[in-house]
Amino acid sequence: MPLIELQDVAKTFVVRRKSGRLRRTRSEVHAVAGLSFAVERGEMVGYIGPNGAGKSTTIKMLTGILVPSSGSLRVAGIEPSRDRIALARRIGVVFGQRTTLWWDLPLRDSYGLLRRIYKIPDQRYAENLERMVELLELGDLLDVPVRQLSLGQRMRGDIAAALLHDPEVLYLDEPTIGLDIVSKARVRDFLRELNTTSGTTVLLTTHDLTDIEHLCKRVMVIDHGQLVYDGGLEGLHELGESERTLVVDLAEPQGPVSIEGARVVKVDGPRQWLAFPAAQSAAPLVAAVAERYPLVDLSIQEPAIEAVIGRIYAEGITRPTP
Ligand SMILES: Nc1ncnc2c1ncn2[C@@H]1O[C@H](COP(=O)(O)OP(=O)(O)OP(=O)(O)O)[C@@H](O)[C@H]1O
Repeated sequence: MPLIELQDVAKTFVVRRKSGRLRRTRSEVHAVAGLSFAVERGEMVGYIGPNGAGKSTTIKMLTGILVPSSGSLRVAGIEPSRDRIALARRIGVVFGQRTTLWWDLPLRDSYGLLRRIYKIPDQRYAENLERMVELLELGDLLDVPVRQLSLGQRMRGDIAAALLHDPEVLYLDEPTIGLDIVSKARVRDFLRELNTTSGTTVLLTTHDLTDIEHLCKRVMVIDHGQLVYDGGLEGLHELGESERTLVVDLAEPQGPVSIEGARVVKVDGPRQWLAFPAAQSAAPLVAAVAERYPLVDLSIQEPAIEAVIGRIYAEGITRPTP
């Protein structure tokens, strides 16, 4: 049985706005509209989409904060909105934009409170805390009040807090937002380690696609409340019709070369950039250039995932998901 399962889930908000002195108009926002997917135990899945796509609404339904308007939804066999307390013991949540820790308390005291809230047995608590302190390098920070922590330190503190009770599922909402490169790498390394060694299932929402590239084999893209893609990152390149670039250095500067299956997008002295479909092999192009032109050197640039996703968002490309 999948650990997370949604079937035809919808969430509609009713919005009432003033339109005149006494009149109010009523409109509906279909934040999530017929969403179905399943996540198996141990998977680490990226959940992405443009602003307002319905990501937070999905996560809120998965934690039981919001009740779906229709459809069925189960996490670890529990219907979230019916049994939030039982579910809370099985899931961990990290919101990058706000902390779940007590602002004026040192981390150690916040953890002590969580231990009581979740009724974590002594030995398990001690073991988990030790592991978190080691992996997230929290040793020197345990006695510092949360408000004095840097953003990266606070995020590590929040991640530890979400995991002290050994949840089976971890929802991460923008866990690397605002972090510097080193802190981002630290958080990503930890998540990878957690997923491999503890088998924790992770659903990761982020606008930083590098997070997804580093961590997730599977990515789900949501737009206008519907799933527009569910699969590997490679498939996204196909869907976004992305291009790779063959960069050739010729012996001398010359006008744009003419090669079938590629188009010259830039010329700079003897260097030329040839774009071709990402799914196509570069070998025939290289052979064709070498045969007809004095080729000195070459390299291939992979498409930036940002560009691919940007195109998918902008053009609203939809394809039925398998
Ligand atoms: N409580 C609410 N009342 C009315 N509309 C809402 C409410 N919460 C969300 N919405 C609307 O539902 C849609 C989906 O919002 P949601 O916050 O789920 O998007 P998101 O994908 O998380 O966006 P972002 O990347 O900006 O966080 C938006 O149009 C939003 O304005």
